[in-house]
Amino acid sequence: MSARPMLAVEHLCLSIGGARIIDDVTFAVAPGEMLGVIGPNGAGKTTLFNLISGLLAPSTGTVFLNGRDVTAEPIHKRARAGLGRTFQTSSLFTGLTATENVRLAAQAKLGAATSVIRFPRRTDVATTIANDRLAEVGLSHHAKTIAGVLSHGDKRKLEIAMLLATDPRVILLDEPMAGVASGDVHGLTDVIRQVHASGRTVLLVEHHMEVVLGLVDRVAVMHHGELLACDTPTVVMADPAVQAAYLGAPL
Ligand SMILES: Nc1ncnc2c1ncn2[C@@H]1O[C@H](COP(=O)(O)OP(=O)(O)OP(=O)(O)O)[C@@H](O)[C@H]1O
Repeated sequence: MSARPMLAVEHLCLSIGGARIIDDVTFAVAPGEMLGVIGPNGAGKTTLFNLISGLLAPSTGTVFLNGRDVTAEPIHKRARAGLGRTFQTSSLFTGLTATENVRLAAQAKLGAATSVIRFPRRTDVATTIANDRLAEVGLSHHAKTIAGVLSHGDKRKLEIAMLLATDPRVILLDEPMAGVASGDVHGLTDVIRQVHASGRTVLLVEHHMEVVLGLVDRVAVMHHGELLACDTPTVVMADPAVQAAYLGAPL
């Protein structure tokens, strides 16, 4: 990797009650790269995201963001430094409109009072950001729709719009296709592709193998807390150890 990595983890370990949940994981992600993170259930993918985002502290090892050691920094400091993530479970305000949800995220980033009570002027910076981000994920037509009634696919797009409103440089997407109807997978995949194409660095945990392999530059394969492989989809798919991790099933 020639350029300085945008994100790197070195010898990351997490032990809980004697169990090694994350076991000496090292990899780096280049600026603008999209890295898929795959692995069987319980492999440690979400835990890895929790360590990178600061939700969990590693037992040992280091997390670097754009060359800076952020291992000891809390979530909000890493977020301020440009790290953003979505979760497997929805983080929307289901009683608010799509615009209001994204405005709150934008306001949080801008440091403004997070109030949706006041009526925003058209020139309101947060509203402008909200409109732009909704357009970016293809949800402008749902701007005034209450988030709770959106389809799962559109809820995921809205979560991504909220994330983009905080202007992250590195984005961790944790199973964005979870619960999304098969008819919505294609549209959501396009949104993620667009987010990446705009130059952002993306880490994608996803079980939907077709989606991962069709999107990412490289794939990291987790198994029992270890990093089994980290390479291009073609190389990883041909790796016997990866095949074995999936119980011999073709990927
Ligand atoms: N706080 C915790 N205490 C004990 N064990 C935990 C804790 N958090 C995670 N684990 C265990 O660590 C392992 C990895 O969990 P993790 O959720 O990171 O896996 P995953 O690869 O994201 O799985 P999935 O694909 O099912 O979401 C699992 O065996 C899980 O039970």
